[in-house]
Amino acid sequence: MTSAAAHGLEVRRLAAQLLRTSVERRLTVEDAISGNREAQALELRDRAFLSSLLLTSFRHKGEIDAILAKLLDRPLPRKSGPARDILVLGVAQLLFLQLAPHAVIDLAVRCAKADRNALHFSGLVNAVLRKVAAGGAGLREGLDTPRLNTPDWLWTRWVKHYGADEARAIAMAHADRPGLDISFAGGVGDWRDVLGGALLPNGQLRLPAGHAAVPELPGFAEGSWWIQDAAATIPVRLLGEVQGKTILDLCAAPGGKTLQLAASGGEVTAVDLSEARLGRLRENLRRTGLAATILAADVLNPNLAGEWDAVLLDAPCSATGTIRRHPELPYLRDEAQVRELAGLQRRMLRRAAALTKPGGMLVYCSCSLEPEEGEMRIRGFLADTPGFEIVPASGNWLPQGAAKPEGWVRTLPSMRYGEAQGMDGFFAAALRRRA
Ligand SMILES: C[S@@+](CC[C@H](N)C(=O)[O-])C[C@H]1O[C@@H](n2cnc3c(N)ncnc32)[C@H](O)[C@@H]1O
Repeated sequence: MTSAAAHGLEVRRLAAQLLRTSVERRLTVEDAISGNREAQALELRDRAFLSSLLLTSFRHKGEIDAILAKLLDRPLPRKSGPARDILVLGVAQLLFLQLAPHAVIDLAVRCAKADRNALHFSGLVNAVLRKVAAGGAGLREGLDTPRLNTPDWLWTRWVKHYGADEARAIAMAHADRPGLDISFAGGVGDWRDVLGGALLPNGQLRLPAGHAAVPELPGFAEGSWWIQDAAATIPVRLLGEVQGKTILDLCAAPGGKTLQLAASGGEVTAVDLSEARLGRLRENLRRTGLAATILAADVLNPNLAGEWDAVLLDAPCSATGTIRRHPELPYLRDEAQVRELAGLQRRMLRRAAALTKPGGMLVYCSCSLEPEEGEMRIRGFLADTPGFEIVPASGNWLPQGAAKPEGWVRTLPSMRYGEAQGMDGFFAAALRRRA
């Protein structure tokens, strides 16, 4: 075997292993890769390919399962080791990454032969993947792909809360790899000439999917910009003018919103529980030359005291608004987690309110599509907390249809933004504490 083929085999072997680890241990693809020593030892390019194999397999999981069900006489037995994951990865490469069939099938068969349980299924792997290569895109005809690629628990929720048409539009938006949204501390300036991409109504640039690796893009290493989904820029803007004000950024890491606040002239205190994630926030501040005070603390700890002109709470959530970027999430989360997180968000919001000065602003946000983590949170808060009122969101920089009559903002992955299509699903509400 050539050294390129040996590398290719190693990446596929790891992909089959991590596909399973990710679901079994409920780890995002990013965390599964960063927690695996062999994956970390790969060259940057191989690691990027590994990530693409996993993300593509999860993005199209429902339709891949349906295609395999058609081609297999019966489900593979439990003792077939990674054989099924090898097949899933094979279909992903043949139908969605359009890789050369000969190499895909050869490496899949080698991968099966290298495992003592999957070994007995290497002939089956060969036969099934040959059929997939021969059938090509025709195998997808007639499949209801948005429905298949959305697990029941999420489909039912979205139909209930957004209606059948919008649920379908959301699921369709998840089929595409998202672009890269870039924020600039001092405005976009000449960066469009350098980076290309589309100018968004909020002054960001959006590069299409398939751009170069982020560290290799001009201006990244020098700290001229940072990455932030267009929807994620909304909560800070809802705080209004922050120049010279004291801002408490709760649940701040890795710091997209901290950078945005610091770049707008706020005196920011950034709080997060996770030292590891705060390390990324520190690195982001260092790279961009922006300043914030960093505090490693639990938002729920009563020792965190004081009063700030403005408080931002970007609560931990199910993150179902980010499925375009993290297509594995539907298979790692469940309803019980949504309920548990909603309870945590309720307690955090109460703490955040106590830390807001009379007359000050409080913004609550979450990157979730689930109403328990957004609309219901704020309805409950307003009912329990008489000293706060909602400040209705407005501005022509908001995506069309995102500002709701209740005064809050709801974005969906299916929304257009200026000339661009799609954004993360976010909820954000601005509240004022009465003086
Ligand atoms: C949605 S992420 C924050 C994203 C961040 N605001 C940004 O813009 O980059 C939620 C964060 O909440 C933090 N977190 C979770 N529970 C916490 C707690 N009890 N106290 C403080 N931070 C917490 C997590 O470590 C995570 O970094």
